[in-house]
Amino acid sequence: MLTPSQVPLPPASGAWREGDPPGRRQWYERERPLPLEAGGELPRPRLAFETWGRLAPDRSNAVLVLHALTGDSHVAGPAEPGHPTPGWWDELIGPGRALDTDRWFVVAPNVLGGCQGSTGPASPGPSGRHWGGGFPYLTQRDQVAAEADLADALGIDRWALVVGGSMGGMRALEWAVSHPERTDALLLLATSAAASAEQIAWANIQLHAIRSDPHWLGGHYHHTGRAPHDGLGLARRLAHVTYRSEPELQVRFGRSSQGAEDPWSGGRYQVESYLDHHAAKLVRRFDAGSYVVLSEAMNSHDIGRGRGGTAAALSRVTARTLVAGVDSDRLYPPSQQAELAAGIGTADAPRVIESPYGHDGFLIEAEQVAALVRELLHGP
Ligand SMILES: CC(=O)SCCNC(=O)CCNC(=O)[C@H](O)C(C)(C)COP(=O)(O)OP(=O)(O)OC[C@H]1O[C@@H](n2cnc3c(N)ncnc32)[C@H](O)[C@@H]1OP(=O)(O)O
Ligand SMILES: N[C@@H](CCO)C(=O)O
Repeated sequence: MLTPSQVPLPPASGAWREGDPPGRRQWYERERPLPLEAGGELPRPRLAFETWGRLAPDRSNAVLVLHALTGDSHVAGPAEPGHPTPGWWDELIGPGRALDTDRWFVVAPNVLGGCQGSTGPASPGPSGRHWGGGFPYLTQRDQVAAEADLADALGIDRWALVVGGSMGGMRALEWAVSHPERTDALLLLATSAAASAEQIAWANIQLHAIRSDPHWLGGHYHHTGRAPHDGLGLARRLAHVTYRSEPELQVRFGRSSQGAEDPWSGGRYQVESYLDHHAAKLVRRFDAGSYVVLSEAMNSHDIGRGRGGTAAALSRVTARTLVAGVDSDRLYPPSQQAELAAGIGTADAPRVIESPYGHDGFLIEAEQVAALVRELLHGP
Protein backbone atom coordinates (compact mmCIF):
# COMPACT_ATOMS: atom_id res chain seq x y z
CA MET A 1 0.00 0.00 0.00
CA LEU A 2 1.19 3.48 -0.79
CA THR A 3 0.69 6.30 1.65
CA PRO A 4 -0.51 9.50 0.00
CA SER A 5 2.92 11.06 0.35
CA GLN A 6 4.39 8.09 -1.54
CA VAL A 7 2.04 8.49 -4.48
CA PRO A 8 4.46 9.41 -7.24
CA LEU A 9 3.67 12.91 -8.43
CA PRO A 10 5.38 14.81 -11.24
CA PRO A 11 8.09 17.25 -10.16
CA ALA A 12 5.70 20.21 -10.47
CA SER A 13 3.78 18.98 -7.42
CA GLY A 14 4.64 19.97 -3.91
CA ALA A 15 3.54 20.73 -0.40
CA TRP A 16 0.27 22.62 -0.41
CA ARG A 17 1.09 24.70 2.62
CA GLU A 18 4.00 24.75 4.96
CA GLY A 19 3.14 23.06 8.23
CA ASP A 20 0.37 20.86 6.80
CA PRO A 21 0.68 17.13 7.54
CA PRO A 22 2.93 15.77 4.79
CA GLY A 23 1.03 14.34 1.87
CA ARG A 24 -2.47 15.11 3.07
CA ARG A 25 -2.81 18.56 1.60
CA GLN A 26 -1.05 19.14 -1.65
CA TRP A 27 -1.32 20.88 -4.94
CA TYR A 28 -0.78 19.65 -8.45
CA GLU A 29 0.25 21.93 -11.29
CA ARG A 30 -0.21 20.96 -14.92
CA GLU A 31 2.88 21.90 -16.88
CA ARG A 32 1.04 22.34 -20.18
CA PRO A 33 -1.71 24.93 -20.69
CA LEU A 34 -5.27 23.65 -20.29
CA PRO A 35 -7.35 24.27 -23.45
CA LEU A 36 -10.72 25.78 -22.53
CA GLU A 37 -14.13 24.96 -23.96
CA ALA A 38 -14.95 28.63 -24.59
CA GLY A 39 -11.64 29.14 -26.38
CA GLY A 40 -8.18 30.11 -25.20
CA GLU A 41 -6.24 28.28 -22.55
CA LEU A 42 -5.20 28.47 -18.93
CA PRO A 43 -1.43 28.30 -18.49
CA ARG A 44 -0.16 25.96 -15.75
CA PRO A 45 -3.43 25.52 -13.83
CA ARG A 46 -3.01 24.32 -10.27
CA LEU A 47 -5.41 22.19 -8.24
CA ALA A 48 -5.20 22.00 -4.47
CA PHE A 49 -6.41 18.72 -3.04
CA GLU A 50 -6.60 16.67 0.15
CA THR A 51 -6.53 12.91 0.56
CA TRP A 52 -7.53 10.43 3.27
CA GLY A 53 -6.64 6.73 3.47
CA ARG A 54 -4.17 4.90 1.26
CA LEU A 55 -4.18 4.16 -2.41
CA ALA A 56 -4.17 0.36 -2.90
CA PRO A 57 -1.31 -1.10 -4.95
CA ASP A 58 -3.77 -1.89 -7.78
CA ARG A 59 -5.21 1.64 -7.41
CA SER A 60 -8.75 0.28 -7.35
CA ASN A 61 -9.98 1.97 -4.17
CA ALA A 62 -10.02 5.65 -5.09
CA VAL A 63 -13.08 7.80 -4.37
CA LEU A 64 -13.52 11.33 -5.70
CA VAL A 65 -15.49 13.83 -3.60
CA LEU A 66 -16.49 17.07 -5.34
CA HIS A 67 -17.54 20.14 -3.37
CA ALA A 68 -20.33 22.66 -3.96
CA LEU A 69 -20.08 26.38 -4.76
CA THR A 70 -18.37 27.67 -1.63
CA GLY A 71 -16.99 24.37 -0.37
CA ASP A 72 -13.36 23.37 -0.51
CA SER A 73 -11.03 20.37 -0.33
CA HIS A 74 -11.36 20.09 3.47
CA VAL A 75 -14.14 17.50 3.40
CA ALA A 76 -13.11 15.81 6.63
CA GLY A 77 -10.93 16.47 9.61
CA PRO A 78 -10.81 19.00 12.40
CA ALA A 79 -10.62 22.75 12.17
CA GLU A 80 -7.07 23.85 11.51
CA PRO A 81 -5.08 27.01 10.79
CA GLY A 82 -6.58 28.65 7.72
CA HIS A 83 -9.76 26.56 8.08
CA PRO A 84 -11.63 27.47 11.24
CA THR A 85 -14.38 24.84 10.85
CA PRO A 86 -14.22 21.02 10.69
CA GLY A 87 -14.59 19.33 7.31
CA TRP A 88 -17.97 19.92 5.67
CA TRP A 89 -18.77 16.17 5.39
CA ASP A 90 -16.70 15.10 8.38
CA GLU A 91 -19.26 12.47 9.42
CA LEU A 92 -18.78 10.65 6.10
CA ILE A 93 -15.05 10.04 6.02
CA GLY A 94 -12.84 8.16 8.47
CA PRO A 95 -12.27 4.69 9.95
CA GLY A 96 -15.59 2.83 10.17
CA ARG A 97 -17.50 5.60 8.39
CA ALA A 98 -19.31 5.28 5.04
CA LEU A 99 -16.10 6.20 3.26
CA ASP A 100 -13.99 4.00 5.51
CA THR A 101 -10.44 5.24 5.22
CA ASP A 102 -9.11 1.81 6.21
CA ARG A 103 -10.45 0.70 2.84
CA TRP A 104 -10.93 3.69 0.55
CA PHE A 105 -8.52 6.34 -0.69
CA VAL A 106 -10.52 9.56 -0.77
CA VAL A 107 -9.44 12.51 -2.92
CA ALA A 108 -11.04 15.95 -2.77
CA PRO A 109 -9.80 18.74 -5.06
CA ASN A 110 -10.63 22.40 -4.73
CA VAL A 111 -12.42 23.27 -7.97
CA LEU A 112 -10.57 25.06 -10.78
CA GLY A 113 -11.50 28.76 -10.57
CA GLY A 114 -11.88 28.50 -6.77
CA CYS A 115 -10.00 30.37 -4.08
CA GLN A 116 -8.82 27.73 -1.61
CA GLY A 117 -5.56 26.74 -3.25
CA SER A 118 -6.57 26.11 -6.86
CA THR A 119 -5.97 28.55 -9.69
CA GLY A 120 -8.61 31.26 -9.77
CA PRO A 121 -9.00 35.00 -10.23
CA ALA A 122 -7.02 35.71 -7.04
CA SER A 123 -4.03 33.71 -8.34
CA PRO A 124 -1.13 35.31 -10.18
CA GLY A 125 -1.79 35.50 -13.91
CA PRO A 126 0.73 35.47 -16.77
CA SER A 127 1.85 39.03 -16.00
CA GLY A 128 2.69 38.07 -12.43
CA ARG A 129 -0.21 40.16 -11.08
CA HIS A 130 -3.57 38.70 -10.04
CA TRP A 131 -5.73 37.40 -12.87
CA GLY A 132 -8.67 39.40 -11.48
CA GLY A 133 -11.25 40.23 -14.15
CA GLY A 134 -8.95 38.82 -16.84
CA PHE A 135 -9.50 35.26 -15.63
CA PRO A 136 -10.93 33.22 -18.50
CA TYR A 137 -14.51 31.94 -18.68
CA LEU A 138 -14.61 28.37 -17.37
CA THR A 139 -17.18 25.62 -17.87
CA GLN A 140 -17.80 22.51 -15.78
CA ARG A 141 -16.07 20.54 -18.54
CA ASP A 142 -12.87 22.58 -18.13
CA GLN A 143 -13.03 21.95 -14.38
CA VAL A 144 -13.43 18.21 -14.90
CA ALA A 145 -10.61 18.22 -17.46
CA ALA A 146 -8.36 19.70 -14.76
CA GLU A 147 -9.55 17.04 -12.28
CA ALA A 148 -8.84 14.31 -14.85
CA ASP A 149 -5.28 15.65 -15.05
CA LEU A 150 -4.99 15.37 -11.30
CA ALA A 151 -6.28 11.79 -11.44
CA ASP A 152 -3.65 11.00 -14.09
CA ALA A 153 -0.96 12.53 -11.91
CA LEU A 154 -2.06 10.37 -8.97
CA GLY A 155 -2.04 7.30 -11.22
CA ILE A 156 -5.79 6.77 -10.73
CA ASP A 157 -7.22 5.23 -13.91
CA ARG A 158 -10.72 4.84 -12.54
CA TRP A 159 -12.72 5.97 -9.56
CA ALA A 160 -14.55 3.37 -7.48
CA LEU A 161 -17.00 6.18 -6.73
CA VAL A 162 -17.49 9.80 -7.76
CA VAL A 163 -19.77 11.76 -5.43
CA GLY A 164 -20.91 15.36 -5.39
CA GLY A 165 -23.82 17.61 -4.50
CA SER A 166 -25.13 20.72 -6.22
CA MET A 167 -22.18 22.15 -8.21
CA GLY A 168 -20.17 19.09 -7.14
CA GLY A 169 -22.97 16.93 -8.56
CA MET A 170 -22.70 18.75 -11.89
CA ARG A 171 -19.01 17.84 -12.07
CA ALA A 172 -19.67 14.28 -10.89
CA LEU A 173 -22.19 13.89 -13.72
CA GLU A 174 -19.72 15.42 -16.16
CA TRP A 175 -17.12 12.86 -15.03
CA ALA A 176 -19.53 9.97 -15.67
CA VAL A 177 -20.51 11.30 -19.11
CA SER A 178 -17.10 12.38 -20.39
CA HIS A 179 -15.13 9.54 -18.73
CA PRO A 180 -17.56 6.59 -18.36
CA GLU A 181 -14.64 4.16 -18.43
CA ARG A 182 -13.13 5.89 -15.38
CA THR A 183 -16.28 6.05 -13.22
CA ASP A 184 -17.44 2.79 -11.59
CA ALA A 185 -20.12 4.25 -9.33
CA LEU A 186 -21.79 7.64 -9.19
CA LEU A 187 -23.72 9.47 -6.47
CA LEU A 188 -25.51 12.62 -7.62
CA LEU A 189 -27.05 14.78 -4.90
CA ALA A 190 -29.36 17.79 -5.27
CA THR A 191 -28.21 18.51 -8.78
CA SER A 192 -29.52 18.70 -12.33
CA ALA A 193 -28.76 17.77 -15.95
CA ALA A 194 -28.57 21.44 -16.89
CA ALA A 195 -28.78 24.74 -15.04
CA SER A 196 -32.44 25.77 -15.23
CA ALA A 197 -33.77 29.21 -16.16
CA GLU A 198 -34.57 29.90 -12.52
CA GLN A 199 -31.13 28.80 -11.29
CA ILE A 200 -29.54 31.12 -13.88
CA ALA A 201 -31.91 33.88 -12.80
CA TRP A 202 -30.93 33.61 -9.11
CA ALA A 203 -27.26 33.54 -10.11
CA ASN A 204 -27.82 36.58 -12.32
CA ILE A 205 -29.02 38.66 -9.36
CA GLN A 206 -26.01 37.54 -7.31
CA LEU A 207 -23.62 38.42 -10.14
CA HIS A 208 -25.23 41.84 -10.46
CA ALA A 209 -24.86 42.41 -6.72
CA ILE A 210 -21.11 41.74 -6.90
CA ARG A 211 -20.52 43.67 -10.11
CA SER A 212 -22.48 46.66 -8.78
CA ASP A 213 -20.14 47.02 -5.80
CA PRO A 214 -17.90 50.08 -6.39
CA HIS A 215 -14.91 48.02 -5.24
CA TRP A 216 -15.43 45.38 -7.96
CA LEU A 217 -13.52 47.41 -10.59
CA GLY A 218 -14.31 44.95 -13.35
CA GLY A 219 -12.80 42.20 -11.21
CA HIS A 220 -9.41 43.96 -11.00
CA TYR A 221 -9.52 44.74 -7.29
CA HIS A 222 -7.11 42.25 -5.76
CA HIS A 223 -4.15 44.66 -5.67
CA THR A 224 -6.18 47.55 -4.20
CA GLY A 225 -6.43 46.22 -0.66
CA ARG A 226 -10.23 46.51 -0.95
CA ALA A 227 -12.68 43.90 -2.16
CA PRO A 228 -16.36 43.99 -3.18
CA HIS A 229 -17.48 42.67 0.20
CA ASP A 230 -20.86 44.41 0.17
CA GLY A 231 -21.71 42.86 -3.20
CA LEU A 232 -20.50 39.41 -2.18
CA GLY A 233 -22.39 39.65 1.11
CA LEU A 234 -25.56 40.61 -0.74
CA ALA A 235 -25.07 37.68 -3.12
CA ARG A 236 -24.67 35.30 -0.19
CA ARG A 237 -27.78 36.61 1.58
CA LEU A 238 -29.87 36.00 -1.50
CA ALA A 239 -28.29 32.61 -2.24
CA HIS A 240 -28.67 31.49 1.34
CA VAL A 241 -32.44 32.03 1.25
CA THR A 242 -32.61 29.81 -1.84
CA TYR A 243 -30.50 27.18 -0.01
CA ARG A 244 -33.02 26.87 2.84
CA SER A 245 -36.78 26.24 3.01
CA GLU A 246 -39.62 28.62 3.79
CA PRO A 247 -40.99 26.43 6.64
CA GLU A 248 -37.53 26.17 8.21
CA LEU A 249 -37.08 29.94 8.27
CA GLN A 250 -40.62 30.42 9.60
CA VAL A 251 -40.31 27.83 12.39
CA ARG A 252 -36.79 28.88 13.31
CA PHE A 253 -37.11 32.65 13.23
CA GLY A 254 -40.72 33.59 12.61
CA ARG A 255 -41.18 37.31 13.27
CA SER A 256 -38.83 37.42 16.26
CA SER A 257 -36.57 40.38 16.79
CA GLN A 258 -32.84 39.89 17.14
CA GLY A 259 -32.18 40.10 20.88
CA ALA A 260 -33.12 43.51 22.19
CA GLU A 261 -33.13 45.05 18.70
CA ASP A 262 -36.32 46.77 17.58
CA PRO A 263 -37.04 46.35 13.85
CA TRP A 264 -39.33 49.40 13.98
CA SER A 265 -36.46 51.68 14.90
CA GLY A 266 -33.45 50.50 12.96
CA GLY A 267 -33.07 47.09 14.61
CA ARG A 268 -33.25 43.72 12.87
CA TYR A 269 -35.52 40.73 12.79
CA GLN A 270 -33.75 37.53 13.79
CA VAL A 271 -33.77 36.23 10.23
CA GLU A 272 -32.05 39.43 9.06
CA SER A 273 -29.34 38.97 11.64
CA TYR A 274 -28.97 35.33 10.52
CA LEU A 275 -28.44 36.43 6.90
CA ASP A 276 -26.00 39.14 8.01
CA HIS A 277 -24.04 36.45 9.84
CA HIS A 278 -23.83 34.16 6.80
CA ALA A 279 -22.85 37.10 4.58
CA ALA A 280 -20.07 38.18 6.96
CA LYS A 281 -18.85 34.61 7.27
CA LEU A 282 -18.56 34.07 3.53
CA VAL A 283 -16.89 37.42 2.93
CA ARG A 284 -14.16 36.39 5.39
CA ARG A 285 -13.38 33.15 3.57
CA PHE A 286 -14.25 33.56 -0.11
CA ASP A 287 -13.07 35.62 -3.06
CA ALA A 288 -15.74 37.53 -5.01
CA GLY A 289 -13.89 36.89 -8.28
CA SER A 290 -14.08 33.14 -7.71
CA TYR A 291 -17.76 33.46 -6.80
CA VAL A 292 -18.37 35.07 -10.20
CA VAL A 293 -16.28 32.56 -12.18
CA LEU A 294 -17.87 29.55 -10.44
CA SER A 295 -21.41 30.93 -10.75
CA GLU A 296 -20.89 31.46 -14.49
CA ALA A 297 -19.48 27.94 -14.80
CA MET A 298 -22.60 26.60 -13.05
CA ASN A 299 -24.78 28.58 -15.45
CA SER A 300 -22.92 26.94 -18.34
CA HIS A 301 -23.85 23.48 -17.06
CA ASP A 302 -25.74 21.59 -19.76
CA ILE A 303 -24.76 17.96 -19.96
CA GLY A 304 -26.29 17.59 -23.45
CA ARG A 305 -24.42 20.50 -25.06
CA GLY A 306 -22.70 19.28 -28.23
CA ARG A 307 -23.68 15.71 -27.39
CA GLY A 308 -27.01 15.43 -29.12
CA GLY A 309 -29.05 16.60 -26.13
CA THR A 310 -29.61 15.54 -22.53
CA ALA A 311 -30.99 12.06 -23.25
CA ALA A 312 -28.07 11.15 -25.52
CA ALA A 313 -25.54 12.46 -22.98
CA LEU A 314 -27.10 10.64 -20.03
CA SER A 315 -27.17 7.39 -22.03
CA ARG A 316 -23.35 7.47 -22.01
CA VAL A 317 -23.23 6.84 -18.25
CA THR A 318 -22.22 3.28 -17.41
CA ALA A 319 -21.55 3.77 -13.67
CA ARG A 320 -23.79 2.18 -11.05
CA THR A 321 -25.74 5.29 -10.14
CA LEU A 322 -27.85 6.67 -7.34
CA VAL A 323 -29.51 10.05 -7.68
CA ALA A 324 -30.97 11.75 -4.64
CA GLY A 325 -32.72 15.03 -4.00
CA VAL A 326 -33.85 16.86 -0.88
CA ASP A 327 -37.62 16.88 -0.48
CA SER A 328 -37.68 20.54 0.60
CA ASP A 329 -35.16 21.81 -2.01
CA ARG A 330 -36.66 24.79 -3.84
CA LEU A 331 -33.49 25.56 -5.81
CA TYR A 332 -32.82 22.09 -7.28
CA PRO A 333 -36.30 20.57 -6.96
CA PRO A 334 -36.70 16.76 -6.88
CA SER A 335 -38.15 16.80 -10.43
CA GLN A 336 -34.61 17.54 -11.66
CA GLN A 337 -33.19 14.45 -9.96
CA ALA A 338 -36.11 12.40 -11.32
CA GLU A 339 -35.08 13.51 -14.82
CA LEU A 340 -31.50 12.37 -14.16
CA ALA A 341 -32.54 9.01 -12.74
CA ALA A 342 -34.92 8.39 -15.65
CA GLY A 343 -32.27 9.25 -18.23
CA ILE A 344 -29.36 7.27 -16.76
CA GLY A 345 -29.89 3.65 -17.76
CA THR A 346 -27.78 2.34 -14.86
CA ALA A 347 -29.54 4.45 -12.21
CA ASP A 348 -31.85 3.09 -9.55
CA ALA A 349 -35.11 4.93 -8.78
CA PRO A 350 -34.41 8.42 -7.41
CA ARG A 351 -33.96 8.61 -3.66
CA VAL A 352 -35.28 11.25 -1.32
CA ILE A 353 -33.28 12.92 1.43
CA GLU A 354 -35.87 13.93 4.00
CA SER A 355 -34.97 17.28 5.47
CA PRO A 356 -36.61 20.54 6.49
CA TYR A 357 -33.46 22.46 5.48
CA GLY A 358 -33.96 22.79 1.73
CA HIS A 359 -31.06 22.56 -0.72
CA ASP A 360 -28.46 22.63 2.08
CA GLY A 361 -29.98 19.31 3.24
CA PHE A 362 -27.39 17.44 1.16
CA LEU A 363 -24.71 18.93 3.42
CA ILE A 364 -26.60 18.74 6.71
CA GLU A 365 -28.23 15.28 6.48
CA ALA A 366 -24.89 13.46 6.47
CA GLU A 367 -26.37 10.23 7.88
CA GLN A 368 -28.76 9.89 4.98
CA VAL A 369 -25.97 10.63 2.52
CA ALA A 370 -23.78 8.07 4.28
CA ALA A 371 -26.51 5.43 3.80
CA LEU A 372 -26.56 6.16 0.07
CA VAL A 373 -22.77 5.89 -0.14
CA ARG A 374 -22.86 2.54 1.68
CA GLU A 375 -25.59 1.25 -0.60
CA LEU A 376 -23.62 2.17 -3.71
CA LEU A 377 -20.37 0.68 -2.47
CA HIS A 378 -21.73 -2.41 -0.75
CA GLY A 379 -25.27 -2.98 -2.09
CA PRO A 380 -28.60 -2.44 -0.32
C1 LIG B 1 -13.18 28.04 6.20
C2 LIG B 1 -14.59 27.51 6.25
O1 LIG B 1 -15.41 27.92 7.00
S1 LIG B 1 -14.95 26.34 5.14
C3 LIG B 1 -16.63 26.00 5.21
C4 LIG B 1 -16.86 25.19 4.06
N1 LIG B 1 -18.12 25.57 3.60
C5 LIG B 1 -18.76 24.75 2.81
O2 LIG B 1 -18.37 23.66 2.59
C6 LIG B 1 -19.97 25.33 2.24
C7 LIG B 1 -21.07 24.53 2.61
N2 LIG B 1 -21.51 24.85 3.95
C8 LIG B 1 -22.54 25.68 4.15
O3 LIG B 1 -23.09 26.25 3.23
C9 LIG B 1 -23.00 25.88 5.54
O4 LIG B 1 -21.89 25.92 6.39
C10 LIG B 1 -23.97 24.80 6.07
C11 LIG B 1 -25.01 24.49 5.06
C12 LIG B 1 -23.27 23.51 6.32
C13 LIG B 1 -24.54 25.41 7.34
O5 LIG B 1 -25.68 24.75 7.75
P1 LIG B 1 -26.19 24.72 9.27
O6 LIG B 1 -25.29 23.86 10.07
O7 LIG B 1 -27.64 24.40 9.20
O8 LIG B 1 -25.98 26.19 9.78
P2 LIG B 1 -27.06 27.34 9.98
O9 LIG B 1 -27.65 27.78 8.70
O10 LIG B 1 -28.00 26.92 11.05
O11 LIG B 1 -26.16 28.53 10.50
C14 LIG B 1 -25.55 28.44 11.76
C15 LIG B 1 -24.86 29.75 12.05
O12 LIG B 1 -25.82 30.82 12.06
C16 LIG B 1 -25.68 31.50 13.29
N3 LIG B 1 -26.98 32.07 13.63
C17 LIG B 1 -28.12 31.39 13.91
N4 LIG B 1 -29.11 32.28 14.20
C18 LIG B 1 -28.57 33.52 14.11
C19 LIG B 1 -29.08 34.83 14.31
N5 LIG B 1 -30.34 35.07 14.66
N6 LIG B 1 -28.23 35.86 14.14
C20 LIG B 1 -26.93 35.66 13.78
N7 LIG B 1 -26.40 34.44 13.58
C21 LIG B 1 -27.21 33.37 13.74
C22 LIG B 1 -25.22 30.47 14.27
O13 LIG B 1 -24.63 31.09 15.40
C23 LIG B 1 -24.23 29.70 13.44
O14 LIG B 1 -23.01 30.41 13.39
P3 LIG B 1 -21.62 29.68 13.01
O15 LIG B 1 -21.86 28.90 11.76
O16 LIG B 1 -20.66 30.78 12.82
O17 LIG B 1 -21.31 28.78 14.16
N1 LIG C 1 -24.43 26.16 0.96
C1 LIG C 1 -23.68 25.43 -0.03
C2 LIG C 1 -24.56 24.92 -1.09
C3 LIG C 1 -24.46 25.50 -2.45
O1 LIG C 1 -24.99 24.56 -3.35
C4 LIG C 1 -22.48 26.20 -0.47
O2 LIG C 1 -22.34 27.34 -0.07
O3 LIG C 1 -21.61 25.66 -1.14
